[in-house]
Amino acid sequence: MTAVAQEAGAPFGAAPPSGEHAIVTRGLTKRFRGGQVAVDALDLTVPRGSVYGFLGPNGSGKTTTIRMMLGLIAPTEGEYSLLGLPLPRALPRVGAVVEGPAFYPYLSGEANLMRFDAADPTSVRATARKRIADALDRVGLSAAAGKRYRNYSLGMRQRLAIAGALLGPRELLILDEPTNGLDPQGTREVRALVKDIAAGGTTVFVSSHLLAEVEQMCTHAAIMRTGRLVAEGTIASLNGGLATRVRVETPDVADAARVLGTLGLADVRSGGADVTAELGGHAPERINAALVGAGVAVRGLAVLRPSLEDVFVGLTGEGFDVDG
Ligand SMILES: Nc1ncnc2c1ncn2[C@@H]1O[C@H](COP(=O)(O)OP(=O)(O)OP(=O)(O)O)[C@@H](O)[C@H]1O
Repeated sequence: MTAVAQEAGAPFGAAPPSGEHAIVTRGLTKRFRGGQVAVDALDLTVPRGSVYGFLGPNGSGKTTTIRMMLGLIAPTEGEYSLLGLPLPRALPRVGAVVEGPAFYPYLSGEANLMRFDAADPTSVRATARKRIADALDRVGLSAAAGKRYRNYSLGMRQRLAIAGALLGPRELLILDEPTNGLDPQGTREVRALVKDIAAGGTTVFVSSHLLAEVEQMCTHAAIMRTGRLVAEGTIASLNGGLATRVRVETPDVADAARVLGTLGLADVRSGGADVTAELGGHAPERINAALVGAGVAVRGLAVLRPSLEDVFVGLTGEGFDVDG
């Protein structure tokens, strides 16, 4: 875990005017020595109150973006604001977990948070115990507060890291791949915690390379590819750009296609053992009744809702390769 600190000499983001946005970046760019452009003219707009999924395959620039937002590395170009403020003023209201947590295995969760809090020059000593108890409660670790860190499960370790980011009142929480490396149980715990924190009014900006995770957990998403923004919006609007389709599995492909056409479904496509078409406003049960009524042997009928993966493939013409 990296404490949020201003890198010496890093330029503070200018602040594009924004009270209603938790994060705004404009033209944010990072070119590393050697010329590699890790983040390329990124324009993000993160509404307050959202759970905003920052989605992209490995190496697409997510961590670099987050590190710039937190002042851990300096942008090459561009500007940004957090909570409508330039960086140093915003930081006390922002919690973050970037990189793996560095906790002492032989200390309890509570003792680790005491040390962590003591390392923050802005924190108020007199309130430390109460703030730590509150943070442990918020992440569901009150009962395990006195247990040694090395005996924590993976999910508990990540929840402790998040508690470390919640030691003061936060309006924005930034999490870099918080479920990475977790087992299924830990993943469920962290996803539930993110939703819970967001329900309390904190905006959560969370990076992930998992499409399904972002679809389940987030209200909004940005999709990155090789340092560039491919799409941004609410999950519904991103998915809404693509049509929901119906697929009929049948040996009577030609007849099924004819019936779908007669019903007025658009973009009817026949395969070897199925027919698909845009569902439009049609009710699947009526489509089924019409097919059966016309003597088509229906082996299966499915409604195919577009996923973020379909959005990514549609926009880039490539598969979403998490190793890429
Ligand atoms: N300090 C650095 N010097 C040079 N190149 C870097 C540096 N840090 C990152 N990169 C490169 O920038 C690109 C983006 O990396 P970044 O870590 O931001 O991606 P990511 O989307 O967070 O992926 P991952 O989840 O794998 O960390 C990669 O090609 C990476 O190799």
